[in-house]
Amino acid sequence: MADAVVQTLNPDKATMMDMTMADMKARTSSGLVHPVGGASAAGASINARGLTKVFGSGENAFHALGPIDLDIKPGEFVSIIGPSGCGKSTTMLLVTGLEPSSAGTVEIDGKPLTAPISEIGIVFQDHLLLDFRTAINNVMLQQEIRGLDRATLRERADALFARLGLSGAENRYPWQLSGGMRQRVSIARALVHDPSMLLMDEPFGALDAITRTQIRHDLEMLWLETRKTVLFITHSIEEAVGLSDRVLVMSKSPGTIVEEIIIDLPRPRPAHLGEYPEFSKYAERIYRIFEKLGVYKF
Ligand SMILES: Nc1ncnc2c1ncn2[C@@H]1O[C@H](COP(=O)(O)OP(=O)(O)OP(=O)(O)O)[C@@H](O)[C@H]1O
Repeated sequence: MADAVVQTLNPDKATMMDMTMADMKARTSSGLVHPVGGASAAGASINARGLTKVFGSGENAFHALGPIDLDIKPGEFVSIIGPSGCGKSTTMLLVTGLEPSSAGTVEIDGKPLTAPISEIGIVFQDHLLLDFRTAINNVMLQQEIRGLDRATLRERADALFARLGLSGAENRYPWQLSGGMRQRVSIARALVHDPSMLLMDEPFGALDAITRTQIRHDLEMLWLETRKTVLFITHSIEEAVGLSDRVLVMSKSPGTIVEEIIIDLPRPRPAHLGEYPEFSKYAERIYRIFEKLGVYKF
């Protein structure tokens, strides 16, 4: 029943939620005001070699991505930034096994990826919440789909709502929430089942600048607490530098990784990243790469 509901939402993207996973691990209080982690699942490692995607075949073949190599450590926050159409979303689909690669290999926690992985949470630019379910029931969809313990998931959902500033909004419908609140609900839905990886595809792309800055900070704080492995796709240099341990810069289509930038800035990072002189240096470096690649023509 729940599966059918999700499938009507968006056949491609809903498939990513439509997965089963092992029971959540027992957890204890982390001692934080609104603990969401406890003894939660650790972040997974992601290793890819020669990952390539060609859509179609013969005369209609379109080389969309790669080859690329990726080495993401457990608990690392890595962003991929690149021009529109270079293959960022495709990369995300390939490393989760939701889209088969044309060549190359992916290992999650050292194990070859042979089928879509279930221990993930995904947040898209479009919140993909079901309009006829309340905020809390959108999050609890994970419990229904995955057949997890209801009381445990509800406890986790409540903790996530508190951490994400959503307390009091549990029984509101998506259309009664602001855009920022809807994305916060999407983040809660992506984390409530305690996945080892959080994949975010332009999650704040449709939000205003003020909301983006706040939600960036809230995500960073949540990540510092839970240490999930995060693969974050963005067009925003500020967001990539503001959130990441490492930024991978992609070329124009077919995308390859042309540069890796380690972001050595203290955390948590401030609202105004310009406080750090190093921020401008990182940002300038990315602008220069895009200029060199012909992405920007000023
Ligand atoms: N199912 C598909 N069939 C054919 N081509 C596809 C398919 N999915 C994506 N593509 C093409 O592959 C290329 C990479 O797409 P992808 O969505 O990964 O890019 P992106 O970098 O995420 O773009 P954007 O930043 O605009 O979201 C694009 O040219 C796109 O049109």
